[in-house]
Amino acid sequence: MRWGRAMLVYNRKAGKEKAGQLGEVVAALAGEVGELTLVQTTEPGDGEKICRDRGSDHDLLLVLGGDGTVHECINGAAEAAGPPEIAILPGGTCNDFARTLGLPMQVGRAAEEILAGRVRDTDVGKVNGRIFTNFVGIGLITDTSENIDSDQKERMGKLSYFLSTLRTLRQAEPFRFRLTHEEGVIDSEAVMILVANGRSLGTAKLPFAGEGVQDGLLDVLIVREAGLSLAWQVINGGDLTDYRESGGIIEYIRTPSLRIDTDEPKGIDSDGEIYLQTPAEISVVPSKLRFFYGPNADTNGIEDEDAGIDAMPSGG
Ligand SMILES: Nc1ncnc2c1ncn2[C@@H]1O[C@H](COP(=O)(O)OP(=O)(O)OP(=O)(O)O)[C@@H](O)[C@H]1O
Repeated sequence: MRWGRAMLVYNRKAGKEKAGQLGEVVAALAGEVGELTLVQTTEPGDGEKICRDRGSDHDLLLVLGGDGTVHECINGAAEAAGPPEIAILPGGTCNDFARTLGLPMQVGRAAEEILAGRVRDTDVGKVNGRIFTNFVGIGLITDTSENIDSDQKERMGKLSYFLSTLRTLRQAEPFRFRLTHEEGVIDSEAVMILVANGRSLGTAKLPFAGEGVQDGLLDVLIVREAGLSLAWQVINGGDLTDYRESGGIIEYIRTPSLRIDTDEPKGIDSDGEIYLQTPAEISVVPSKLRFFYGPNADTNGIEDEDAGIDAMPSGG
C-alpha cells in the first residue's frame, strides 16, 4: 500500500460531466490506497475549506476539477499543517495546470500516471496573500475571463478562450502602471501584464523556456499594444525572439518577485478567477507543494496533441 489515506475532492460542476470518471480513478488507485474518501464540492469556495481543514489528515490529495477548483484546493492545502502530496485530475474545461504538469487530458489516464510516482517539489505563486498555480493577469486577460460566456465555454470548450480574447482585443484600452521588480522599475502603459508560473493558458502553450514550475522564477510579459496577430502570438505561444524584435511592444522579464501599481484599482485575474485588485504584490514560493507529474513533464509540460489550435486564423 503506497498511501494509507487519500482524499478525492470532486467538483462535478466543472467541465462537461463525463460518465465513468470516478470509477476510472478508483480502479487506477485500488491496489495502492488503503482508505479513499470522496468529498464533493457543493458551492464555490468549498474546495478550499475542505482541503484546509482535512488536507493534513491524508497523505494523498486528488483534485478532480478544472483550474478554478485547483485554485481553491491549493489555497486550502497550502495552509494545511503538513500538506499531502497532490494529484490533479483534469476534470475541467481548460485544465491548464494539469497541462503544465504534463498530465494526460483523460481523467483515468491521469490517475494511472500517479502510480508512476513522478512527484516533485513545485513552485506556486503568491498574489496579495493568495496562492496561484498558473498565472496572474491584469488588463486584457481579466476582460477575457469576464467575457467568457459559460454556455459558449460548455459548447466550445477550449476554443472559447480564444474567441473571447479576440473579441476583447478590439476594445483594449491601455492603462498606466509602475512595475517594480528585483532589478529595476518599469513606469509605462500596457494593455496587459501577464505573470506566469505555469506553462499553459487557455489550453495554449506559453512561449517561455526554462523549468516552469520548478525554477524559482516568474515569467512576466508586458504587452503595450493590442493587435490581432500580435496577441495571437502571445496567447498561442511562439518564439520569444519575436517579442524582443517587437519594437518595445512586448517586454519580457523573469523575476522571483514584483509589485504592480496602477493609477486606478484594476481587477487581478488569478488562475482565471477575478476577486483581487491592484496594487499587486506578487512572488514565487519555491518548492511549496509536492505535485504528481505526467510523462510529458519534461517537454515543457505540454502534450503536443493538446497544445494549441491549428485551425485558428493567424490574424493580421
Ligand atoms: N458544487 C458546485 N456548484 C457550483 N459551482 C461549483 C461547485 N463546486 C465548485 N464550484 C465552482 O465551479 C467553478 C468552475 O470550476 P472549474 O474552474 O474547476 O471548472 P471549469 O471552469 O470547467 O474548468 P477550467 O477552469 O479548467 O477551464 C469554480 O470556480 C468553483 O468555485
